[in-house]
Amino acid sequence: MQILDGKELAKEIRQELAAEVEKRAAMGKRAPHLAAVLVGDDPASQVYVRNKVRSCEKVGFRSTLIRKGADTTEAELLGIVQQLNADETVDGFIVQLPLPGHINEERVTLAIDPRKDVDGFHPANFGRMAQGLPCYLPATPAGVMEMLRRYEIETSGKEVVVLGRSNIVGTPMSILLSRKGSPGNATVTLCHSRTQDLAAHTRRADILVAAIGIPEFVKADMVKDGVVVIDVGINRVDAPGTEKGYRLCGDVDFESVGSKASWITPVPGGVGQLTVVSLLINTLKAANGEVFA
Ligand SMILES: NC(=O)C1=CN([C@@H]2O[C@H](COP(=O)(O)OP(=O)(O)OC[C@H]3O[C@@H](n4cnc5c(N)ncnc54)[C@H](OP(=O)(O)O)[C@@H]3O)[C@@H](O)[C@H]2O)C=CC1
Ligand SMILES: Nc1nc(=O)c2c([nH]1)NC[C@@H]1CN(c3ccc(C(=O)N[C@@H](CCC(=O)O)C(=O)O)cc3)C=[N+]21
Repeated sequence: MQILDGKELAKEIRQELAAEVEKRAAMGKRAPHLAAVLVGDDPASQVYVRNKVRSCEKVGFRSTLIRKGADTTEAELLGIVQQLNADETVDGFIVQLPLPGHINEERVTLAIDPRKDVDGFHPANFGRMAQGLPCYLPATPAGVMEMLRRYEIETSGKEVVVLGRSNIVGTPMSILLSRKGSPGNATVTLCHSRTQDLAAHTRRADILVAAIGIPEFVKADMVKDGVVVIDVGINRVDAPGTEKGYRLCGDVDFESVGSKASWITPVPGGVGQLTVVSLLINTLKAANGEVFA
């Protein structure tokens, strides 16, 4: 079993991004600027947003964090989105999900100017992705594609099974891997909670992508020998006696599945690391005006 090391790869990509920032500076261009809006006090979201801000610092990007209380109204949030849309010093921004229950996530996503939608969640970007046009790719699937590319994992003609069909992970993942290109050209099966005999599908997978949000759901008897495992899940499970009181685990039982796998991503230190750098890659593209000319 070999590890797909997200942490190491993220470091490598950050160095490349830092070099791009230098290049821009030499041409008299300012640092790329990412803004993030965090509403409420979801503990996991706080960690993710902090990681994004920290990553910006590491590569020399400018970042702005806008924190709002859980009682923020939808109208207020839409006002912030409009301000960020209009702010020429901001190249791209994200509104961290999930939002508090009284705010309609769809309405907020639709309000973001697609040219600044570095999450790639706006239907304009999603549609362009599906058609293979220039777009901001959603960060997590983009990170997985980058990982497959850099580790030279062959996907062409392979059986890929994706678990989970969310708009931000499973569905775009299935589209990107089935599209023409490298990585790509795979034969993709998309499974979800209504799938019958899930294990019959997963056992056929050459590459298994798990994004369902159930701790250690995928067990050794559900995969074949030599499978490549991309574990997108990030789950907090109670761990009494530890400093934090919880530990992180993926949607895959790392120990048992790892012993059958050829390659596997750890959690943490896997896909999550690349999600953050993919957001930076999109922000650089936004600053360079590469996507929407
Ligand atoms: N590493 C990273 O950067 C990121 C990690 N994540 C993590 O990935 C996981 C998935 O998140 P997200 O994509 O938002 O997913 P959602 O929570 O939005 O959706 C879960 C998906 O899994 C499916 N599902 C649920 N139970 C089962 C089951 N028993 N068998 C088969 N399919 C099932 C659901 O099916 P149905 O549609 O039928 O309900 C749904 O499509 C979470 O752990 C999340 O924390 C998320 C984003 C980024
Ligand atoms: N608008 C929006 N955009 C997102 O991109 C978005 C979102 N909302 N909501 C939630 C998911 C999840 N997500 C992660 C970000 C960082 C890590 C990350 O840094 N993970 C580290 C450590 C995590 C930890 O220590 O808790 C790792 O896996 O090694 C993971 C997951 C972005 N998401």
